[in-house]
Amino acid sequence: MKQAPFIAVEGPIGAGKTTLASMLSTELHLPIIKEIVEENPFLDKFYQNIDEWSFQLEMFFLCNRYKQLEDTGLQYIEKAQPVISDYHIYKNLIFAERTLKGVKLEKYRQIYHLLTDDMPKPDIIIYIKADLDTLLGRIRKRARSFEQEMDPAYLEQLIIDYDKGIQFLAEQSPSPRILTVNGNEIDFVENQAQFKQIVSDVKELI
Ligand SMILES: Nc1ncnc2c1ncn2[C@@H]1O[C@H](COP(=O)(O)OP(=O)(O)OP(=O)(O)O)[C@@H](O)[C@H]1O
Ligand SMILES: Nc1nc(=O)c2ncn([C@H]3C[C@H](O)[C@@H](CO)O3)c2[nH]1
Repeated sequence: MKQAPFIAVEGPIGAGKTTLASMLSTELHLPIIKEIVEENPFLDKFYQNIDEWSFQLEMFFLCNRYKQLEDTGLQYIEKAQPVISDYHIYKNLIFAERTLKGVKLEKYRQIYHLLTDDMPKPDIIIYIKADLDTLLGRIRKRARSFEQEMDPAYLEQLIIDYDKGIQFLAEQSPSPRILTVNGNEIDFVENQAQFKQIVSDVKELI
């Protein structure tokens, strides 16, 4: 290893971020940072009425991820120890740009930049791309109750937003190394050879 990597796994809802990050954490003996889902008091309400609950939800995610990133910096990055996370902090902005409008979006942007601009950023991103049918299938299979009524148009838009967001990150300086995984065709859950190929691709980036 040249330098202790900070790896983030990203992709739209249900792409397999937590699954792949957990598998890589075990395989590569990396500590894992996972986003908080079950204790989120706004997700249920948000999916029932996005306009009404988006600001509370986005702020909740931002505050939680800020705290996790702060801890990650202290526990791993500053000690030059490798770590893998099932999200990139930039996902906050990807979602907020879609769910917020007007003054709230403007205020959110300012708070986002204030909190995160000077925080450590992942130097490796594993981007799982998948199309709408694949994601809807996985969301159905996972069966979280609050996600079952999700508007497919919202998810379809997020797929596009994610492509633009990852492209934006790729253009940053210093630019992260990005490994794109085809989540439609690569079944890293059931197919051991396909998972091993991802492991080998990740090792080349480290
Ligand atoms: N490549 C894959 N092949 C088959 N099943 C998969 C694959 N990736 C994920 N799954 C399944 O899809 C479901 C969603 O995966 P997971 O929870 O890891 O997604 P996520 O991207 O972390 O979701 P979220 O955006 O909600 O945090 C799980 O049931 C998982 O087992
Ligand atoms: N609006 C919004 N903003 C976020 O930053 C965000 N991060 C995750 N999610 C949703 C996707 C899954 O349903 C569920 C678990 O990932 O939470 C988000 N929703």
